Amino acid sequence: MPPVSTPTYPRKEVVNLQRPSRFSLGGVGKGANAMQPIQEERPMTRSQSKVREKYAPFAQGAVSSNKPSFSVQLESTMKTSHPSVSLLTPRVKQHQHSQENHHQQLQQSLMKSLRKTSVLEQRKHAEEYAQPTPMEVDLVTPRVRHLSTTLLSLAKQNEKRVRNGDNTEVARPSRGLPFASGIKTTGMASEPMSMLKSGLKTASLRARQVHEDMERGGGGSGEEDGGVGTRIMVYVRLRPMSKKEKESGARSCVKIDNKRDVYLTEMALETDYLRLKRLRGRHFTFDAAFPDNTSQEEVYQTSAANLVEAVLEGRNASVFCYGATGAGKTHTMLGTVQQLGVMVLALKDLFAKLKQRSPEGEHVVRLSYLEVYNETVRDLLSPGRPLVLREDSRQGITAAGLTQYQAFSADEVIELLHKGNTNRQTEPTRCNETSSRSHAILQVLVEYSVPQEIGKVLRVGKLSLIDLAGSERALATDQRTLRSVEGANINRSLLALSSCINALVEGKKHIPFRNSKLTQLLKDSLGGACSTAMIANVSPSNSSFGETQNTLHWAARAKEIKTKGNEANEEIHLMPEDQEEKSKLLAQMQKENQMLRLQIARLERSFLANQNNVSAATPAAVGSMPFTPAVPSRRNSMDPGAAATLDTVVRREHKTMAEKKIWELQRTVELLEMEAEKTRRDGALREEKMNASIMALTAEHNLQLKRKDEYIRNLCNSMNKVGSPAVEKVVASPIKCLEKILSQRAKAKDKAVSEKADKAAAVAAEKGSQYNTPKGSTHTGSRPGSSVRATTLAKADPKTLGVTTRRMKRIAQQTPASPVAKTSVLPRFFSPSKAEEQFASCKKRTFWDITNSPNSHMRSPGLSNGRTSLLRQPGFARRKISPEHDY
Ligand SMILES: Nc1ncnc2c1ncn2[C@@H]1O[C@H](COP(=O)(O)OP(=O)(O)OP(=O)(O)O)[C@@H](O)[C@H]1O
Repeated sequence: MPPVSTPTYPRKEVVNLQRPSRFSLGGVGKGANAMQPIQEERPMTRSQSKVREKYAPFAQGAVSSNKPSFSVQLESTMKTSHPSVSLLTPRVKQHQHSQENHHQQLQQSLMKSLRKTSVLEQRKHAEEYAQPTPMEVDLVTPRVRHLSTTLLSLAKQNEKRVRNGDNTEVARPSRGLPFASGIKTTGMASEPMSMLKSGLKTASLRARQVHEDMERGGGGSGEEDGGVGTRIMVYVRLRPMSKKEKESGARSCVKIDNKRDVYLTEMALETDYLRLKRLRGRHFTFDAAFPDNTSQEEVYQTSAANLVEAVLEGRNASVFCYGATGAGKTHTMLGTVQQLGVMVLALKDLFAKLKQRSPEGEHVVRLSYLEVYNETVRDLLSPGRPLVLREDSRQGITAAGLTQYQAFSADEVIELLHKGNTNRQTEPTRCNETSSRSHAILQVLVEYSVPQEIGKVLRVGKLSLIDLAGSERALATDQRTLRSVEGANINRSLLALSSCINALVEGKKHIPFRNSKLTQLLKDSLGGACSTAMIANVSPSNSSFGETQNTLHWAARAKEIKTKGNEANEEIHLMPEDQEEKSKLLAQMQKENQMLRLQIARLERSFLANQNNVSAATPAAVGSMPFTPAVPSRRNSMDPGAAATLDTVVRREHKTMAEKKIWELQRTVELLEMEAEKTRRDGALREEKMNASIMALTAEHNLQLKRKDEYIRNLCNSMNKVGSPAVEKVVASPIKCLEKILSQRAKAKDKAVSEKADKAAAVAAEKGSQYNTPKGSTHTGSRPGSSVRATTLAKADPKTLGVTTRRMKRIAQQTPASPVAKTSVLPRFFSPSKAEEQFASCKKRTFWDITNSPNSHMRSPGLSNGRTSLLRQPGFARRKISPEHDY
């Protein structure tokens, strides 16, 4: 087996006018075009040299096949197209062997000749040059090809104009931005740009096709290109045996051979080759395998350095570590202060290379760091609420609200990384003292411009560095704790990752990326336009045999995953050639600017007119909103082409507005849902609390009822024994109340009576009449008996109270047999209000009623002094009185 050498990348120039999405995970520049010829100043890869060998005869002009070489084709075409081209032919020949000059000459001659040729000739030229031969792919710069394709589209347009009777022609004054001279510019300000774009698109499609053809033919595959290709590069790293493992008598079960073969044996010895041979079934081959003594630097250089290079070329790249818990993933990705990991080394390298490529500092590096913990996405640089993942066609998967920090140096990045790691969920488990309980993803977005001869090239690349949490057995960690919940979530997400790997390898149509947050975030790294490296970490210990086998199995599977062509995200800002052209271009640009301003103003007016409709529309309604053309009066006066362009622009703007509105509405709905969920949760919590307090109160109430019952029972029992001190005590208190009330009322009544009597006396004195007491005489004021009775009641307290007490005792003696009386009668008996009520009902019968009643003979001998006894009142007097009673 040949040793693995660090692969090299061809430098590729690609034109892409569509700015890539900046914040997606590896999903930058979907659909970006690519022309990937191989430049000569760089060392060729094996695939390139194969192509070169294949087409060498053509390159040298030797006629080994019927097809002429590209240069011969070009020359002959030029000769036939215009006589002036022949003057250039010697120059082309002269620089035939110097590739760089050759390309320049080709381009210049092509431009000059096309400038002077007729429309039909232009078309002929362009058509010829837009058909690249395999040789062209190798030798012609993308600029020549893109210009030829652009010219083809220009020629087609001119032809159309001529057919339509329009005599204006598309001129091509410089090698820079093509523009239309003499074309009516009303409403056509964006035409040059759109023409250029359409040209580039065609070129891009063609280039992509050629690139794919090359790949199919075996040249330029990811494997041979050193990782910036179409399949995931998989590396395996074996960690040293830990002290704990050594102490427990564990033995190594992994053997690495040839720096890429991994043998898994249950009890392998270093020298046990026979056994190794027998266990060929457990032999895996990877892009590289690192034995336990491999340094961090070596791991980085082999696995990730190429990807940093790719990012600087404007591509997307990602590196992720995979393996069981404690296998060394975090050590590989983060490392320690003495042994910096891949993340840190990559960032250092990135800044160093960026400084070389963009010495003027025209670069921006943005950084974000997130984790997936228990199926929630969190921002590690500014922790807060969980983030929501969103997917759109332009940006791919994004975490809404993720903070992006701009970093200016590697040290700053390392500081941010450190800050993020302090916020990361790390807990000790039985397997690992510093076990990561979450998947962490560091995204670095690089944007920089490089001055080149044709203008400035803006490149945007993205690097995702992922440290996955390790899969683990429930028994290996802690059971029935938070750790086990975390472990279950980690395993679930890794299982989802395995299903995605399976589906990708089997080429299924549906890949279940949505099964977990992790796979959603890794979508572009696994199946998108991204160069990806996977580092599978394994433990050497035979106690982890199962986990190691599992890891190696999935790593071997991942090797088969094909990713989409990862094209560079580049934008070329072309520069004019000389002063005259510059001023022309400037004038043109200013004109264009003015037109665009007018257009914007018009569009703004039309948007304002439609705004009400848009804002009132629901998402569904917005989607189906009818298109209202903007300012029809102006459009009517326009050239039909310009009107169409304007219509397209307005339509696009409408669509964008509608999409924005839909997005906003979706966000509002999401927020409302979240709010509703929160309220629901709060409500449930409150209800729970209320239920708990109700239960407590009910228990308390029941307890009190029990006590009360007990008390009543006791009291009723004790009341059976009349005269006991307890009964006396219970009886005394309501009586005291009664006594108080009675005395107060009597006082009040006496006062009123005496006042009335005084008044009557005064009146009588005045009249000089006599007051007669006999029957039929006139009474003034109240009845004299009432005041006497009240006074008697108040004064004869001891006696009255004695009677009441005795009566109560008697009632109590009669009641205890009844179960009702046992529990609830007592309070009613002794209620002062009841006694008062009784008293009130007594009052209803007057003194005269009593004395004139049929029972009036039952006058107590003790009350012969004219005072009325209470016994005369109903309820008392009607009872038959036995002689032993003292009343
Ligand atoms: N290549 C290595 N050289 C020296 N020590 C290593 C190496 N790889 C791992 N270790 C040590 O092994 C232990 C476990 O490693 P690490 O924390 O990186 O595992 P992990 O795979 O990230 O685990 P988890 O998934 O639980 O986070 C650490 O103490 C680490 O220092």
